Amino acid sequence: MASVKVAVRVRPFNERERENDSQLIIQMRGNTTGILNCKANTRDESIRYKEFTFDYSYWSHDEDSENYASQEMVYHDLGTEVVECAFEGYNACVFAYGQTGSGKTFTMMGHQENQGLIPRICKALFDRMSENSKRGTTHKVQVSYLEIYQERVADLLQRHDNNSLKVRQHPTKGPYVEGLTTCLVTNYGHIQNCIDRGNALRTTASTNMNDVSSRSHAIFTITFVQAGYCDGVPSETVSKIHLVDLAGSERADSTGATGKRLKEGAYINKSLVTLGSVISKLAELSTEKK
Ligand SMILES: Nc1ncnc2c1ncn2[C@@H]1O[C@H](COP(=O)(O)OP(=O)(O)OP(=O)(O)O)[C@@H](O)[C@H]1O
Repeated sequence: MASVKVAVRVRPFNERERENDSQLIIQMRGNTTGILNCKANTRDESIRYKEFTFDYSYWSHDEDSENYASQEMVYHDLGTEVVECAFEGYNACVFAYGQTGSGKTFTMMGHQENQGLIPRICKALFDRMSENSKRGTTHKVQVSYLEIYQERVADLLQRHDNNSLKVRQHPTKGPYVEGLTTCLVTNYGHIQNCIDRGNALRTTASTNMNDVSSRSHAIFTITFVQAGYCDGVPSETVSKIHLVDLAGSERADSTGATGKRLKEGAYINKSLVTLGSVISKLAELSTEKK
C-alpha cells in the first residue's frame, strides 16, 4: 500500500463557464491527465500539450460519459483504504487541494443525495464496527471538527466566545488544539449530526468563482479506538483519521474580491503556499532517507 496517493478530478462546467462558452482544456486517459495550454504562442504540440500521471485521474466533467467518475467510485478508490488503515491501527489523512470552485467540498462532503468521502468513510466505519462487535471487539469513536480562518483556529462543534484556540505540541502525542470539543459518537446518525452542525458553522461566502466558497480550511478528525484480545492478552489500538477540506487558492481579479473577501483570499493563498513548502520539505527529507 503506497503511503501517499494523489488523485485529480475534473468537475462539470458551471453556469458561468457555460455562458462564456469556455473551452475544455483537460483530457484524461486512465490515470493520465493532459492539459492544453491554449495561450501558448506556438504550434508545437509538445509545448502546448502536457501530460501528467497520477494514482487516479477522475473524469467527472459530464455525467453522460461512460468514464464518468462518481462519488461512489472516488470513495471506492480512496475512502475504503482509509477505513482499512483505521481498522489495522494506522493513522490516515485525506485532503482536498485546489483552486477555488474546483470541487473540493463536493468531493469531501458532497450533498445529502450525493455524499462525498467524509460521510461515506464514517458510514463504512460504523458498518464494519457493528460486524466486528459480533466477534467481541469493542470500539470508541470520538470526533472533532475545526476550521482555520484567517490563521485562527475555531471549533466547529461548539461556538466559543474566544474564537481562537491555541495549537500546542504534546511531548509524545504531537500537535493538538487546546480546548477543542471532542464528541463521543456511538452511531452513524450521531456522527452525521456533528458533521451537519460543523458545516453550518463553517465560514463560507459568495465570490464570482463560487456561490458557496469555503473561506477557511476545515479539519474533521475521527479518533478510533478498538479494544479486544490479541493472543489472549487485552489490547487497545488507537488510530486517527484526518479529513481535510482546504480553502481554494484564488486570484483576486477572478473572484472579484474586495475588502473582507480580499483579506480572506490573501490569508488563504499565504497558508496554501506555506503548506506547499511543508510538503516539499517533507518529500525532500523522505527522499534523502532513501
Ligand atoms: N464532480 C462534481 N460533480 C458535480 N458538481 C460538482 C462537482 N464538483 C464540484 N461541483 C459543483 O461545483 C461547485 C463548486 O464546488 P465546491 O464548492 O466543491 O468547490 P471548492 O473547491 O470547495 O471551492 P472553494 O475553494 O471556493 O470552497 C458546487 O456547486 C459543486 O456542487
